[in-house]
Amino acid sequence: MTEHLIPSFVDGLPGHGHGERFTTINPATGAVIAGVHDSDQADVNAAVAAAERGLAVWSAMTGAERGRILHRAAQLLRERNDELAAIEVQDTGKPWQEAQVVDVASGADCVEYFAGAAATLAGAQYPLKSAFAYTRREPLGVCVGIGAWNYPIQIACWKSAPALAAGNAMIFKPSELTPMTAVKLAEIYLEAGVPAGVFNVLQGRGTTGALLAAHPGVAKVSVTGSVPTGKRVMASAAGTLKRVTMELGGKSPLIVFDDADFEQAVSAAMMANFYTQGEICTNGTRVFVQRGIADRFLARLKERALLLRVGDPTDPATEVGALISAAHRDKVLGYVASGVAEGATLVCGGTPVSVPGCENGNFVAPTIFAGCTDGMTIVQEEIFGPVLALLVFDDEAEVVQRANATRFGLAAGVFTRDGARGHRVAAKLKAGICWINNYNITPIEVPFGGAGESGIGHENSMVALEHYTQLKTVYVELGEVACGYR
Ligand SMILES: NC(=O)C1=CN([C@@H]2O[C@H](COP(=O)(O)OP(=O)(O)OC[C@H]3O[C@@H](n4cnc5c(N)ncnc54)[C@H](O)[C@@H]3O)[C@@H](O)[C@H]2O)C=CC1
Ligand SMILES: O=Cc1ccc(S(=O)(=O)O)cc1
Repeated sequence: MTEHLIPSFVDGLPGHGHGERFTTINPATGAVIAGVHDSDQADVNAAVAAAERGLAVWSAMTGAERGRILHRAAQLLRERNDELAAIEVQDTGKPWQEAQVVDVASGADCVEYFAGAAATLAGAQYPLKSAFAYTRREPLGVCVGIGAWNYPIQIACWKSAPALAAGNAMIFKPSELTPMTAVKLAEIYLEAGVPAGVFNVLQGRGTTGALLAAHPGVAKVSVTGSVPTGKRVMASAAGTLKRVTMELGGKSPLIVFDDADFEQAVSAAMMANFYTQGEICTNGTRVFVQRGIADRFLARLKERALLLRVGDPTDPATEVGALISAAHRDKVLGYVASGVAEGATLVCGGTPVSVPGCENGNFVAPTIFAGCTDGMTIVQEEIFGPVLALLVFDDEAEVVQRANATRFGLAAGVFTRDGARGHRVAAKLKAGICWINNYNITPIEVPFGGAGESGIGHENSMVALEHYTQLKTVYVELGEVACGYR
């Protein structure tokens, strides 16, 4: 029997890498989905060469021409929503009820947004004495995108759409744990009219990512991943002074003051910890609740967490799916054990769940810890699973200081009916994005990126488009060269 392989996609054609073979596994069943090959140095060189050829054609088009093609790609993504969402469920273990409405749709929103933005790229003009100057916003060249496994197609779109809109070519390396939908995106771009070589997918593990980040033909690397990976990528990229965008980890605070809309704040804490099994970088995993409402808040949180349906991700009723891998499940359960050992109170969850029909899946019950203190490992480290740590605070100055006591700085949330306090606290929090009276809302129009060790640069919005261009200044003399020499 011919083995099923998830291919790379270079120069408009599928084909597999020449490095080691590994497998991709369905997190909900433990079944092998397909084989995948690492891409080696020769594969990386070939992809860079293809991207350079694609770049020559693509960057010569006007923004409006590129935008028209990208609009078609967004439309194709929407038409294929359910097919792509089903692949994403199989690859990530996330619930169908999420994938069907978020993953592909948010990717399409992004492609559509940058399709519209492509024609708006422009420089500025500077009148001078007997001269003028103008700037051109030019593409960077061949850009590399490296993805994480939690939102595979969304991440591929968040990186490729602004890159392509600005006239760059891209080589995208999806996470080795979720290799499937990036190839579908490559097919869609091609079908929409993006020339061969402009968007390429190279499969592989971290070694392939490292080869891409170090390649001298690459102008920029944008990575979504953990902080240690981000640091390694920056070190590789420094060799040829590549631009970098880093979307990294977090341990974000969600602060609930006693005047907040109580039920809304509980809903936000649920969404900020249990959506996508807790595998979201911006999650508000440190839930600070003001003392006066803390007991009631915890009771309601527990009541609602116990109602969550953990189950087969393909079942439309399932609200909490499987963690990405057995190793990750064990890591999450290890954090639960450390929380207990360090004296936190396990309020609910914290155990593996056996799901009928998915007995080999990596399910963990939604977990709430109370009685947490700031120094505990579960309060300091990113767990990336369904584990909420509840912390009690007394006043505003104290909670701001405690919320900021982390080397991360990705996101934060504030719940209060006092508008002035909401803005005051948001201004003081170390975070790239801060939500007042909501959480984890990421419209394509607004910049998304982290502070501190959570990242460098931004995705989404017009800011991302600028990150994929470089300014060239052109000075135009209208008079004579002032030359005092004989
Ligand atoms: N800020 C953001 O937007 C997001 C951040 N994340 C973060 O990602 C992490 C979870 O995702 P993972 O895939 O486990 O992260 P990871 O850091 O293990 O891997 C991310 C990607 O980097 C690649 N990679 C690994 N080593 C590399 C190297 N030396 N050079 C180049 N590429 C390399 C991997 O193959 C993968 O494609 C969490 O820390 C999470 O917070 C996840 C989603 C969004
Ligand atoms: O991991 C980062 C991340 C993932 C998803 C979303 S959203 O659900 O599309 O808003 C935001 C950030």
